[in-house]
Amino acid sequence: MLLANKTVIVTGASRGIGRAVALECARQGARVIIGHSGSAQGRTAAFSLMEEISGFGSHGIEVGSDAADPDTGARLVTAALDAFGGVDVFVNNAGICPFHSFLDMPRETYLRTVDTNLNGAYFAVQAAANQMKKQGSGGAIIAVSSISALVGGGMQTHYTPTKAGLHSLMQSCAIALGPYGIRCNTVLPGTIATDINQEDLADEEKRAYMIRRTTLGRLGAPEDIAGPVVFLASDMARYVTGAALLVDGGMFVNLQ
Ligand SMILES: NC(=O)C1=CN([C@@H]2O[C@H](COP(=O)(O)OP(=O)(O)OC[C@H]3O[C@@H](n4cnc5c(N)ncnc54)[C@H](OP(=O)(O)O)[C@@H]3O)[C@@H](O)[C@H]2O)C=CC1
Ligand SMILES: C[C@H](O)[C@@H]1OC(=O)[C@H](O)[C@@H]1O
Repeated sequence: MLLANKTVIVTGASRGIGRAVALECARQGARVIIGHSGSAQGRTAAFSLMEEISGFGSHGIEVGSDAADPDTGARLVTAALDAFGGVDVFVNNAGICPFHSFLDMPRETYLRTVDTNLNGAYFAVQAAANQMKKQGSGGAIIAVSSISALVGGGMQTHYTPTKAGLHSLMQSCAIALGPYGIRCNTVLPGTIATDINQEDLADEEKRAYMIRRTTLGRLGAPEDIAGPVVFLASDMARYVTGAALLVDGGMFVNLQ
């Protein structure tokens, strides 16, 4: 097992990519802190994930706390300490993408997106890193960024800068935290069918276009992202830091 006896925090683990990541970490032997928004729906989903995880002999603890809140990272770390005695891996995954046009972007939508996807993440990574430094045995931090860190989206002008920001944060943290043996990497998913884009991809033309953009001929599934995250979290990637792994079914390179 790649993550035996490790404690992993995954934000946004109640659904979609985060859920698949949390499950695969647990399958690989890790104890998991399941972050979610704290909504009734998030809590119910997190409890069902806890059950699924205990079903194959591992442990999961749910923590509901708004990713936009700068104190959420500390709450997650405290939960990991209380339940499992430390933190070995932090996966920053929680995020939102309320599609909207640029010229009339509501200020509130912009600010909420940046606070949820980037500002909260900054403080959460900081809280996890300080705990890892205190433990003195290194660690791994992985940010779930996006192909959108590299390319634009006309309805995502508030979103793509947060994904570029996460990618850049991991690069700088790889420098800041290398001396403590803490590795920092980014995973950049392409288009993965989850709740975040269910409405957008309900448009058959758009869906077909996004599939055509891949070279593998399909949208991604949350499980497609879990393996790459576990790899980066594990000792298999012990000399990998400051790296960015595009997991997009060939979407980015597919120009002509
Ligand atoms: N799907 C895709 O095509 C791609 C997704 N990504 C990124 O992957 C990440 C996960 O997305 P995906 O799984 O698709 O999305 P989902 O909408 O399926 O899941 C989002 C997760 O984030 C949590 N979340 C949302 N808002 C908050 C908040 N304010 N505080 C705490 N938790 C919150 C949700 O919790 P709750 O259940 O409580 O609401 C849920 O667990 C995001 O960062 C997204 O940008 C990147 C590239 C492509
Ligand atoms: C929500 C989008 O469909 C999804 O998120 C991203 O980061 C990419 O832009 C994907 O297409």
